[in-house]
Amino acid sequence: MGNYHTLTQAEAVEYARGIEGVFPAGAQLKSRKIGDGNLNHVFHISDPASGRGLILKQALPYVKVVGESVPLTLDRVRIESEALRIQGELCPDLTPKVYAYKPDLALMVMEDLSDHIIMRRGLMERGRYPLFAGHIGSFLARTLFFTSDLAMDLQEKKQRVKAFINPELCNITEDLIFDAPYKKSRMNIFEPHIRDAVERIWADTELHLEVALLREIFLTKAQALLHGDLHTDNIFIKLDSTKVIDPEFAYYGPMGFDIGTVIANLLLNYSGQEGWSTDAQERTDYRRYLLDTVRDLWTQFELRFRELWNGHAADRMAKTRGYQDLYVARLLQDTIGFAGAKMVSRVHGFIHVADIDHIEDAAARERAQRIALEIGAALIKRNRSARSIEEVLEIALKAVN
Ligand SMILES: Nc1ncnc2c1ncn2[C@@H]1O[C@H](COP(=O)(O)OP(=O)(O)O)[C@@H](O)[C@H]1O
Ligand SMILES: CSC[C@H]1O[C@H](OP(=O)(O)O)[C@H](O)[C@@H]1O
Repeated sequence: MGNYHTLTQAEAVEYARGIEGVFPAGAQLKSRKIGDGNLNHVFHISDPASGRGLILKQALPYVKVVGESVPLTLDRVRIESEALRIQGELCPDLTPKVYAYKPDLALMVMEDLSDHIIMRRGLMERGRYPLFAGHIGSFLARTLFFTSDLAMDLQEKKQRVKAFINPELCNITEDLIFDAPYKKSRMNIFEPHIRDAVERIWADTELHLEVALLREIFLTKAQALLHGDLHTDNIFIKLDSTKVIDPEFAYYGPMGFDIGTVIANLLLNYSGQEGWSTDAQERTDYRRYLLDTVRDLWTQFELRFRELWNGHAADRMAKTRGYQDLYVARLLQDTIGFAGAKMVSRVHGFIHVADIDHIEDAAARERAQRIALEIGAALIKRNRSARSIEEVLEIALKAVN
């Protein structure tokens, strides 16, 4: 990485200009730094005259939201660009095109998706996306199935596991999702009004056992190449299109972690509805939409995953009678547990979600935080006995009634 330095805006513009076939010769390019991610520098380079744009993403050698005191590997750009390449081959319509990857600068250049909006914002504005469940169900089914032992040559899969060893980013997840939220820690950030609920979580040994088991699955189950961070800030959306970005946390892990992360973020928005409308009917309607999306997402995922299994499984053992049903049943359980763990961590952990934190009214914000903690903890406790996605909906409904 001898050549590495953080790009200036002017360098970003010149680098973008060099990408062939995007900007007309002599274009007056503009550069804007996008600051909403936690880890990296992102430049939006655009030509107002032609309406064309590009995104340059450069990793910093440390965690941006914390600062230089917490170093972080630049290798994450290799992981991200390689994961995007694989996901792009499997789901070309659901991923951004990658135009260049420059390892010496820890830099990636990709398609500008500014005609979409970040899904978290879309949900906070109570947008409805009828194609989303099918799109994300398909993304999950294809990326998880085709990178698993079910579909790959077993030796090639092991090589993939090796290429995607991502210890430093996995360590962030291990600490922030599976550890700090369950103990008194400097990594936890929360408002005093929910201290009683947080202390109950710190003292809940039944919950801790389930989290320890989920953490073990996260640490050891090299089932498929995960996106690794599939929250709604990493999904761009518009009515007829869904794009998944930012797989820098990609590694070989349990499929349920990706599915659970999407569900958790829908349910965090569900909890946040407490603050977004004073009209009870409006809240109920939007919550209904979110729960329908949770159900549809799982149903669409399961349908496609089973179709892929029946049509494309390469592993001889995959045809063993009863195996598919047990595999999918355990996958649902993992999904539900991980969804709960993600929810809990985003309420009083180090990183929160705008769906809840941006609620202005303190009493409504507190209600939303308590709802999210209640749903999250209940999902974690239910994980090993869950049989149906309907149980998630029942838990979510109970928390607001
Ligand atoms: N392909 C893209 N098109 C348009 N905007 C993008 C694109 N990729 C990232 N962004 C913008 O940059 C922000 C940060 O990008 P992200 O990849 O999530 O960075 P980080 O890894 O630091 O979280 C996104 O929230 C979005 O606003
Ligand atoms: C200290 S990083 C915390 C948090 O940030 C990542 O999100 P993103 O890269 O999409 O901004 C990831 O969710 C980590 O848990």
